[in-house]
Amino acid sequence: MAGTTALLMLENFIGGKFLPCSSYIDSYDPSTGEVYCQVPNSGKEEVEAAVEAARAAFPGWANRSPQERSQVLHRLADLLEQSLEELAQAESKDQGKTVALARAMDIPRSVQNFRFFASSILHHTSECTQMDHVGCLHYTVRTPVGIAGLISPWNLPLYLLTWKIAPAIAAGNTVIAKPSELTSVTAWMMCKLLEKAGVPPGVVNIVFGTGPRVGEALVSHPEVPLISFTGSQPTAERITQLSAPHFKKLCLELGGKNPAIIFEDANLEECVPTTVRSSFANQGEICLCTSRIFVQKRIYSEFLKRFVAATRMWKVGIPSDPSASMGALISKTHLEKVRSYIERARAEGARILCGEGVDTLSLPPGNRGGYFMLPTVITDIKDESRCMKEEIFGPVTCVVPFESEEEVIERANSVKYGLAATVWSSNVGRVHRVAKKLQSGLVWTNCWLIRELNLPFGGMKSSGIGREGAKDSYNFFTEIKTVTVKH
Ligand SMILES: NC(=O)C1=CN([C@@H]2O[C@H](COP(=O)(O)OP(=O)(O)OC[C@H]3O[C@@H](n4cnc5c(N)ncnc54)[C@H](O)[C@@H]3O)[C@@H](O)[C@H]2O)C=CC1
Ligand SMILES: N/C(=C\C=C\C(=O)O)C(=O)O
Repeated sequence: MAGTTALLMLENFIGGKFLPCSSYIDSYDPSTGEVYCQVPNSGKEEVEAAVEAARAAFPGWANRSPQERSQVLHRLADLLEQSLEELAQAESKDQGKTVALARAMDIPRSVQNFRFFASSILHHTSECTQMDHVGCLHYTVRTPVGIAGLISPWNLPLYLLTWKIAPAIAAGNTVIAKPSELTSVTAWMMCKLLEKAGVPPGVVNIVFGTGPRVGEALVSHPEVPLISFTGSQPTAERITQLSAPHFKKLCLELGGKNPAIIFEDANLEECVPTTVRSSFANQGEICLCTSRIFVQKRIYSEFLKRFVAATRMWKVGIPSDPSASMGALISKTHLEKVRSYIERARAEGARILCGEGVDTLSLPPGNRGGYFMLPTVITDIKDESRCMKEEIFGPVTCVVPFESEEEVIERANSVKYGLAATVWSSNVGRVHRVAKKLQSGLVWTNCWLIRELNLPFGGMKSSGIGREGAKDSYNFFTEIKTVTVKH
């Protein structure tokens, strides 16, 4: 329990005002396992109030010029940047990640999301075609859709929430956002900056609470015509079912079972540290993290030796430790789920080379109730194992050998997901050939997580539908109309 320290109490943000809720949910500090915050347990009533506020604000906001909206987004980015340290500390406490990662990645990227869409909204053009033989000119116009429902997960809380809010409001929509009930604090902190940034009341509304209660109320609301969701596949299925009767526009960014393919001509000096990072960054809790590593036979033993040694250097520590590469996992339930995959692999006869059950994790006494585990490398595992098929979403990765290019492409593609792959080779022709054949919305070659926000982001197969990015988010958050003028 939190002892005598007062709990942080969050409130919903609706129509420009912070409003209390009639009930609250406990929120835990993953690094101690103690309750430190109370999150509103919102439901239909709060969604109804948010819809009213968003509806009232829509005409005024939609009628502003892109330049005016852009200025507001820039001001919000500046204010977030001025609060960077405070936000990074809060994100780390709420999510379990290291402060260093929140400071270097989560909060700067949240700032960048607003700056990026503040700029990109100024540069869209529409199509026009002539039909001189019938005296007609055709062109397209785009208009904001209305009230956007935005649902985000717990792994990159402010980063992924702002990746949705920024393009939605830049395009002239008003929004109702629902962050994960596990990580609501930085969204609430951002609400405190909205008025100063010049965001009119009702343009951004945030309702906190659980998926089944407030999430479903939002998804089912007839006046919310589009839903942008990042999270798990089962939740995406539920959202699809609930929104089907209303024919809502959906953008679903889901999980992955991402392969790294390492050919014998890969530069291991770069490949090994990057693959450690791609497997274990943010405790492996990024949908883009590598969880199946295929290594060409000739370099398999060498790679494995170097990879395990580098993984052992990936320090797990309390989130404030500047030398730690990894903090705590999000929750006790999640930690148990991740561990259960390792147990299953062991029972199937796989070998655990380092990490859970092999090495010892030492933590300060105050953090022994936290949700920590060591990064774990598994080998001698079959492609059919659940560890090689299902998204674990934790610091666990499997390493297996392969012989040929054709074989590895088939094996990499043999899962239901298709989000992000990495390919390591110094043969340019092979890199292009393999990238083209992989069933994956994103392919990084000889690198990982270098993001170009202009280009489409999203997955194939069960990794989702739709794409996010400059043009893709603009298209999603607007309706298109074709106008024909007879002259
Ligand atoms: N970006 C990704 O790919 C993510 C994948 N996951 C995967 O999902 C697993 C479970 O994590 P969860 O937190 O349970 O993910 P989740 O998909 O349940 O949660 C994501 C968001 O959806 C909301 N939500 C949940 N049920 C809902 C419903 N019925 N209607 C509307 N909104 C709903 C949650 O409150 C949260 O804001 C993880 O272990 C991981 O494998 C989780 C988070 C992010
Ligand atoms: N969507 C996720 C990560 C996105 C990263 C990016 O846009 O750079 C996720 O982990 O769910």
